Amino acid sequence: MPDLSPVHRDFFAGGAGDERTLRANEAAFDRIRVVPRVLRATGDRDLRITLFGTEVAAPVLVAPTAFHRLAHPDGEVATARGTAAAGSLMVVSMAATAPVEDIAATDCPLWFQLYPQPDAAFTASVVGRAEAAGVRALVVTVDSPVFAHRPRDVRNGFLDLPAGMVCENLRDGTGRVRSIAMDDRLGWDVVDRLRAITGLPIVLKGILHPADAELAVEHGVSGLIVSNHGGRQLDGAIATIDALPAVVKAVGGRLPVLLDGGVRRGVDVLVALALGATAVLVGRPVVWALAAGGAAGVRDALDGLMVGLDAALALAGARTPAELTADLVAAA
Ligand SMILES: Cc1cc2nc3c(=O)[nH]c(=O)nc-3n(C[C@H](O)[C@H](O)[C@H](O)COP(=O)(O)O)c2cc1C
Ligand SMILES: CCCCC(=O)C(=O)O
Repeated sequence: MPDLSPVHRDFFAGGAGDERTLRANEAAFDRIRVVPRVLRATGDRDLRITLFGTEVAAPVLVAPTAFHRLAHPDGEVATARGTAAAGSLMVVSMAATAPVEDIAATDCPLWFQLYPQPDAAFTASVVGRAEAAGVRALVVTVDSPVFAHRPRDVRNGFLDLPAGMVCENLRDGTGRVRSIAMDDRLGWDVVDRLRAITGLPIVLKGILHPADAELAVEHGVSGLIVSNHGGRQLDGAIATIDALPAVVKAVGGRLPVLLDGGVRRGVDVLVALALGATAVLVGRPVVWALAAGGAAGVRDALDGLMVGLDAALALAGARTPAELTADLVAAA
């Protein structure tokens, strides 16, 4: 991978604490097997789904990840080009190193990820800017009241972006770049406050407990992402594919439930969908693809997952994501 320093590679790859949850996300997929159906004439397969009015080629989206210019000089703009070429949708991190307007200029469908800031006026200005750029949903990350201990970054002394690289969407009115604050005073009222300042669909990212899924429905959000932040926040948190069934049950079809964490192959997508997810998002695989091959790399990585999902659907006897049901999976 050209230009990816060991320190930055560790930032992308690493997790919190002893990285048990990081490992658990992938390991949990490895404990689930498919029980395929046969002779179901699956020739007319169609992977497309529609989320909040946006059609995507397949239920495989790009998770919000920080600092893409550490992986590639064109950063998030290249990621968006590759995502658009694959027919998918990108969630732009609040910690993006390119302006949301430049990312939107690629015509890639975008959602914007937000860490609500203690300064409500500043939060509103960031949301307004993203909305003006044309993002189609707001993804509010709720699993990060504090920033977790990440031993690799501490060991490497990774604290700051290199000179000339900043979180471009955190400039305030004076052009000064603010740093992202984690806020351990956030409560459910933040959803109501965001609702008051934007008409965008609000998606909560980082739900693991079914009681929180129920509260999210009561607070009128438009969707949920079952996520443990790729094992980067609470080390020891449940693997996402293990958390999914209870969340899906609590939601009871009232909202789309998405999942991220450890999705590495088409059949992982199939398993998540069979257990009730509407779509999945991928984090690190997109970063590695960006580092290795820029926009074309991102396109190829997403295409690879979609081709793998298409083959898995055929081999499991399904034609569409909607046909995937829980009877198609079993414990390994
Ligand atoms: C390098 C990196 C940076 C991330 N930055 C953010 C972020 O800025 N905001 C956020 O909500 N999640 C962030 N995440 C979490 C991802 O959105 C996602 O939950 C996770 O990467 C999914 O797991 P996976 O990497 O196993 O696919 C980040 C993850 C990684 C690996
Ligand atoms: C302040 C940047 C936060 C990025 C992030 O969420 C992560 O590295 O997981």
